[in-house]
Amino acid sequence: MAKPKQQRGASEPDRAVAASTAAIRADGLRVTYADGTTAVQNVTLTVPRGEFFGFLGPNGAGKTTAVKVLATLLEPTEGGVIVNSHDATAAQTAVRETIGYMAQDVSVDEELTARENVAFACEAYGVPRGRRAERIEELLDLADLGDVADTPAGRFSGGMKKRLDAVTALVHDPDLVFLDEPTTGMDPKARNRLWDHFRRLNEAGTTIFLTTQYLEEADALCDRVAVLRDGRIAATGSPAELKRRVGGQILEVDVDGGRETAETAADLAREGTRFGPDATIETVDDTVRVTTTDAAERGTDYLLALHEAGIAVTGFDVDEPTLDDVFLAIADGRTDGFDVGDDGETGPGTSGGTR
Ligand SMILES: Nc1ncnc2c1ncn2[C@@H]1O[C@H](COP(=O)(O)OP(=O)(O)OP(=O)(O)O)[C@@H](O)[C@H]1O
Repeated sequence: MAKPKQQRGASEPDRAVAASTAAIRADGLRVTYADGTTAVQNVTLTVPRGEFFGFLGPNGAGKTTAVKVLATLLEPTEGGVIVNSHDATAAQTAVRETIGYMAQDVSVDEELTARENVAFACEAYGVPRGRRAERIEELLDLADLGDVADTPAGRFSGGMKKRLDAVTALVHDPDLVFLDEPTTGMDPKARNRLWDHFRRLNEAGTTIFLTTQYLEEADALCDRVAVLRDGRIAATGSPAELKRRVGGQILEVDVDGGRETAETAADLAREGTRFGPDATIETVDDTVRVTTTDAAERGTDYLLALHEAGIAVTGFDVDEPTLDDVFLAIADGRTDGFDVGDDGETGPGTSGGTR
């Protein structure tokens, strides 16, 4: 059965509940390495239990550093982290019992079969002997590796090794799993299978904290994302919210009659309040391009107006912005509309209003 998902647009009492059941609460994290490099600064975030959360950012943005702190593998220079109600610095063992961690580099033993790899992880994580056999079969099934359970992992494709690696992080049935760039370097088919695998995990109730540099991946999987830039959270929200904030829809209308007719059609688009004061209207060859928040809704009237003016429309299309556009906006420093609270907080209870 699908787990209940975190509700969007939560009311204040809902937010209080979400905060008390948070899987992760990080407050004012800073990490400065011994050589003086500050990799993470002022990172404050809340991830409710059950959420599929994405941590996006280009190479070197600080994703791995932050995730290591959240997974108790690195102590922050400043700030605190509560994971599954335990303090990540004072109660590392208690935190580790409730989390799984899949590092960027695959850590399966190639000499061992898939089944032996999972069995080894069961021993390492202290899964009770009586439970092991059943757990191993469950996880091999989840990874879609049941048929090759007795094949040495060294003979697997990269995608199969990643799936095996992912389930070895799950032997102790953790509530929360950290996946650090799990699909880097994979072909689309292998990546899609791994995505299915992560979706199944999340639907079974596991909170997932995924770092990725693939916008498409975050878009396909995540309930909510935070975008990291130079160690700081630059934007946060659901992929749909971030795309909406970056600048609306793009309506493209192709007209018959070349550039001159397109200019006349563009003038018609600029008339009165047809597309509102914030619309950008331009022509490219015989195409009129209108960018505004509700271009699709207002476009119908515009097509009628063109028809009445005797301009023949040969085609039209409405494009939504992509997470790529969000990334570009952030890279350009255009983050005003992204609603990150003053303290950098990201989470369902944020006063910055990410929902
Ligand atoms: N052990 C270290 N000592 C000094 N600097 C480090 C160390 N590890 C990482 N850094 C630096 O910290 C910054 C953030 O690195 P980090 O690996 O956290 O980023 P990332 O977003 O995970 O990048 P990638 O996508 O390439 O894995 C980079 O400038 C990196 O060079």
